[in-house]
Amino acid sequence: MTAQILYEQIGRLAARHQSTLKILVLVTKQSSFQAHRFCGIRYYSKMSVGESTNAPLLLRLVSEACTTANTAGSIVRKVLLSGELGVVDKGVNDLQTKADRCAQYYIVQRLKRCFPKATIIGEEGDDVSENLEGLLSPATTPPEPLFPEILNKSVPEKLLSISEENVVIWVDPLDGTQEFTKGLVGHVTTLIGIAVDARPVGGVIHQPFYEADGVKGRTMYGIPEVGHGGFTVTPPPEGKRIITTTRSHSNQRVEATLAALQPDEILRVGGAGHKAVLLIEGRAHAYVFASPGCKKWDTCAPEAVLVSIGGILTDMDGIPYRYSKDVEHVNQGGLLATAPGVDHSWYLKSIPK
Ligand SMILES: Nc1ncnc2c1ncn2[C@@H]1O[C@H](COP(=O)(O)O)[C@@H](O)[C@H]1OP(=O)(O)O
Ligand SMILES: [Mg+2]
Repeated sequence: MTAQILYEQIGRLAARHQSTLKILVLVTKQSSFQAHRFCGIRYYSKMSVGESTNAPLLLRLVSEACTTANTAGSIVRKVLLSGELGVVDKGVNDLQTKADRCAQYYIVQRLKRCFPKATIIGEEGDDVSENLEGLLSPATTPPEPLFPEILNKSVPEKLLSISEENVVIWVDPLDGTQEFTKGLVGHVTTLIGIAVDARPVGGVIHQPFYEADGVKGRTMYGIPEVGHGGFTVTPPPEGKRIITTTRSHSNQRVEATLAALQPDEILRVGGAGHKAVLLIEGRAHAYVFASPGCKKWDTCAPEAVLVSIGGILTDMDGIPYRYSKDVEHVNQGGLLATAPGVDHSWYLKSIPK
């Protein structure tokens, strides 16, 4: 019996016995599956990659983060479709919706189950607890990893000895919330950044509203010194300077800095994840935001993905951010990120002090 048939049988069995709360663990020669209650609803999954393979921890973390972000994206889409956004203002110009809360709850619960000793820090705090009834289904929680090839990558010696206790996972369940509430859904991303010894070692950027060939959502990952996937790197155009920056959090200093850099074009879009995607796809040379505002969960995943393809992300003085569990959440020094092949130091030199 193949793993897929087994999986389908578990689904049918559990659907017929809605009232029973049983844990079924079926072990085949190839895979282990479990049907269990998760966040109050029944769902089925391959036992977490944390348990089921001998691949290095770094690869298991990134693999699980990809699959988790992909499902979180389907939650974000379903909340939007429901029409009930449940918007809450957390501060000045800082919104939270039901989609942020539900996606964070799903991501944190799932990653905690897979990597119980890791520290997980989510934008929406530790108290988020949501009923995910109706937001998850076997179709949105497929049992196989999204990118099976990740688990077979080779990892440099120094990244083989990572222990789970030293891992900090930074979660932004819905980056670009302002834009989400205004219907600019293309600016939205789900970000999962993985840090060890205060530096990003893996990152996942998921775009819930990207659609190609009938498939909803796009997941991109990057593992510095190991590889990347889910996208094709495109260099930005030569002989031009295109800068991307905030759409909804600008101020005088942000504008003065942009003016000093004399760009040919400024792309004002929402979300740190979305702006990182513009760099990855060669649509902008640099992401410049000369102000505090972005937090560690906004930049950890983008930095890992950018570095994995030769890009750079620092504060406005060229100092890399640190992502240890006790670090201040706000990126006080602003944000300067450059696409692969772009001279980061030129921007540092040209930015007025
Ligand atoms: N002043 C601010 N207050 C709250 N969040 C901010 C602020 N500036 C930036 N951010 C966060 O950084 C991301 C990138 O900024 P921007 O879109 O302005 O370029 C935003 O999507 C937002 O994340 P989030 O949407 O997850 O709250
Ligand atoms: Mg954010």
